[in-house]
Amino acid sequence: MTPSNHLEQTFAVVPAAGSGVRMGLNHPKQFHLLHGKPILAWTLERLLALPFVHGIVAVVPENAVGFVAALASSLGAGASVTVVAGGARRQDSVRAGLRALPDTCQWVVIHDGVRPMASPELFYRTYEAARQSGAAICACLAQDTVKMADSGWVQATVPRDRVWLVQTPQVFRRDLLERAFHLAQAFEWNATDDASLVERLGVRVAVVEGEKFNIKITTPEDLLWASWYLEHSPKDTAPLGRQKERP
Ligand SMILES: Nc1ccn([C@@H]2O[C@H](COP(=O)(O)OP(=O)(O)OP(=O)(O)O)[C@@H](O)[C@H]2O)c(=O)n1
Ligand SMILES: C[C@](O)(CO)[C@H](O)COP(=O)(O)O
Repeated sequence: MTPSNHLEQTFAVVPAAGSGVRMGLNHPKQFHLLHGKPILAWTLERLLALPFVHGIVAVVPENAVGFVAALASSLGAGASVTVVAGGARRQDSVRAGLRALPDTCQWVVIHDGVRPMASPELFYRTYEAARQSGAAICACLAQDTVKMADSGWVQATVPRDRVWLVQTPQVFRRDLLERAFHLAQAFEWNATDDASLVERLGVRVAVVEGEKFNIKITTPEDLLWASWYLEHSPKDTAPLGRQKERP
């Protein structure tokens, strides 16, 4: 690690403390095995291979902290991954992750623990956009016709050329993110993603192109896609990739 990296360190916060109700398994979906490896391990490997990420805070259910610490060690990343307990909402878990960041961290990559298929290019693209503007997300433009409906009846057709389906990674300057989460706590803002809170500060959030395969594994059908993709996608995420030279 070079001295300049000490000045501009980037950490990833990985919310993985959900219970996976929509998946309907008897264990949290982030620990479900795909090709013999927990989904969360696939995701951590992607992040560990990014040269610009200096460390990871994994936020997990309280009773899984020890298990995930051991999992990180088994990936050869025990020293790079800090494991903390999450909260009731995703937002609470991210907040717990932010509290565990070291003082040296200035940029934060937030990535769902159950999005194991994000490519390195997607992380770079989102990170680069954030470094320009302070905040960036990735998203896919809606391809189907978009309608609003209520009680089984169409209410309106929404012009889809401005409808973006948002994913993670989402990348932020740490101070912006902390201010957003501080105000969210003070004013009881609820949000399904992190950028929504930063937007409420009046900060402009850049959008870069997401990836169709970067799904959030949510329901049992998603496991089929993920299983196929993880078997067939390029093996470019060596767990010890962190040892590569950083930019
Ligand atoms: N209290 C929570 C809820 C969610 N998450 C994490 O946020 C990501 C996206 O959430 P989601 O897919 O909704 O996961 P779950 O909350 O587990 O799913 P469900 O809503 O079906 O229970 C997941 O990695 C999940 O573990 C979290 O860290 N803490
Ligand atoms: C952050 C997110 O993955 C962006 O699409 C999504 O909003 C998480 O939502 P969930 O309700 O926690 O699944």
